[in-house]
Amino acid sequence: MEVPFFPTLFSCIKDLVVQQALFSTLEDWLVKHPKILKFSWENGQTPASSHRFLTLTVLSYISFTFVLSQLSRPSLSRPLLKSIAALHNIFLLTLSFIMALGCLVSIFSQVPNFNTLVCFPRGTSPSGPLFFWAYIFYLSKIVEFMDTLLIILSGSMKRLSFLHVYHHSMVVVMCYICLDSAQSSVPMVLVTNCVVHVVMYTYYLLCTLGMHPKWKKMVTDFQLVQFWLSFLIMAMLVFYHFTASGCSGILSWCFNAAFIVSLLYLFSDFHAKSYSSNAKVFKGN
Ligand SMILES: CC(C)(COP(=O)(O)OP(=O)(O)OC[C@H]1O[C@@H](n2cnc3c(N)ncnc32)[C@H](O)[C@@H]1OP(=O)(O)O)[C@@H](O)C(=O)NCCC(=O)NCCSC(=O)CC(=O)O
Repeated sequence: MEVPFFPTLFSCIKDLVVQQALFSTLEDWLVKHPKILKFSWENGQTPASSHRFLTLTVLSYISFTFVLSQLSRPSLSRPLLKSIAALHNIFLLTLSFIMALGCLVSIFSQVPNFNTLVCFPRGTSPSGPLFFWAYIFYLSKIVEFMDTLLIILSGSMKRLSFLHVYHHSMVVVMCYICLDSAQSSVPMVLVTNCVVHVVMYTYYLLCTLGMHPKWKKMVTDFQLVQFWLSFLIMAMLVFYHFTASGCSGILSWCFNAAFIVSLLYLFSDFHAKSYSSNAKVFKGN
């Protein structure tokens, strides 16, 4: 049984994309490179793949964040802090772009149809190009811890919110679980999040350069759309799971679904507090 519309749309886009001359060049670089093609996530063998690594990383992040936020901060000069932030933002926006492109090219090169994209067959192993990009995505979430350090060093402690620390710590856990269970929704969630992060890190970069873009609200709107889209993808996964012969990683689906719902709640709250007319009146006073 199929969800109408999406499979046809996927085939049309795929047919169009693979005909482009640029596609085979990108495929050679981002899919067929031996390191990418032969990638395999092996728990405890692949760097950063053990449960112990995950636990220590997340606990260290939370502890350091708590301790550093309580200590008197080292006084970094503002230009130095801005330079570090600019480099960090350029790095993450470039990496997010490459990950989105790598994963999209892998989808069109390796995934035969929409059903498989949303629902990997049961027993799929986390190997090959799609999981290579999921692995880089997981590592990039650890690099994103630097956002927290930048907030602490800048001394704007009100930005060190529950939303920020919760998001940064749990997203690493989510990526780990997705890799370890070869979760079906990985490619689409990855592409969506990387596209949003290209926009978000461009916003942060412009802030660092002293331009505070007027489109901040659009970035938050875009993030909210992303969570609704992720929710739709998760719903399709369940649909295919129960109407076909089952999807890979269905157990870890519960964790992802709960995490996405919590982010929807927290970001809607952030949106209401930052952009509602009451918030504007409050800021204006
Ligand atoms: C528009 C947002 C992206 C960011 O909202 P904020 O209120 O944090 O933004 P802001 O306008 O205060 O940010 C501008 C300030 O950030 C500084 N800044 C620059 N680079 C930064 C970086 N990489 N991380 C954190 N802060 C940074 C700038 O120098 C500037 O400081 P100055 O003003 O001093 O010049 C929003 O939608 C949002 O996500 N809010 C939640 C808070 C959060 O932590 N979000 C990021 C991770 S969540 C995420 O990533 C979700 C997802 O997956 O999509």
